[in-house]
Amino acid sequence: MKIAFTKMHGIGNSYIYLDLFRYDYNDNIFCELAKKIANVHTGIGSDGLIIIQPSKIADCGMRIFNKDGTEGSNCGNGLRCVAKYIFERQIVRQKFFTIETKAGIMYVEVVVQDNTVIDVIVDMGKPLLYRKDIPMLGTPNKLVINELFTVPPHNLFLTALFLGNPNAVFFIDDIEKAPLRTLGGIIENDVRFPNRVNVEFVQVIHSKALQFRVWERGSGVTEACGTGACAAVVAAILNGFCQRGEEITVHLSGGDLNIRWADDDHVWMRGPAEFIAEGIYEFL
Ligand SMILES: N[C@H](CCC[C@H](N)C(=O)O)C(=O)O
Repeated sequence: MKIAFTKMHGIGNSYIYLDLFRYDYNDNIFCELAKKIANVHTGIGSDGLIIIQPSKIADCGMRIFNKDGTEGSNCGNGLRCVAKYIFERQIVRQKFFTIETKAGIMYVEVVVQDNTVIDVIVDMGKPLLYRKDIPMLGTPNKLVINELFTVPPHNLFLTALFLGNPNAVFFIDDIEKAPLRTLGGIIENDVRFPNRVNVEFVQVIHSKALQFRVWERGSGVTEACGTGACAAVVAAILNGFCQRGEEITVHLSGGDLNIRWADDDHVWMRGPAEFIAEGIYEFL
């Protein structure tokens, strides 16, 4: 079967995008397709698959599938790419619009220069801080801030929250020593997280700058994670490292995002999105 695709990235977090405004593909292929297309040796190579589709309640809908075929509920870098795609392809004509995700409706603004989207600003919604909402085992209505989290023989300190997806944030002194590949998969699949978790290691540079590395649920190490970077900013504020209402720059492996947790509880993210390639994939 031939699949028309577009590959895009947001600061190095790359996905294969399918445009369901133009083409009709059956829902039941997405999981298998994500696994195959994301493989760098036998597919195209990406962190997963994103579906751009019509929505009944928003200007557009988005679904995200990780490299292992599991579905996430939101994708920060994906939202910026979808916004660029639908604006530049004239699926929407206005600069403010909405995108439906499994985590709710996101409000988006595109920053345009010479008909090109150079940046996208997204209202990522409100973080959910209770254990039951992350979800994480333990007392349902308690927060998880700087809590001892043992992964033998390591004693780590965890701040966890849901922001579009479940996130586990660990502050460390030296980002170069982040135990991403050694502990990422172990923490992702830890029984304390019934829906698994995205794992973020964060070094505080100063009150307005963070260094960030991620192990994504379902995809492993990636260059960037938008929802994870937003979660890192919320976690940094909950721990007193940064301030609510301030714009904080998060340095990810693939580039920077500017993020602000506003007084009305909404988290705002600003960053770029890029086209890489378009073509036909042979799905066997
Ligand atoms: N890369 C994404 C998140 C993908 C979601 C996924 N890893 C999950 O939680 O299932 C981002 O930019 O927000």
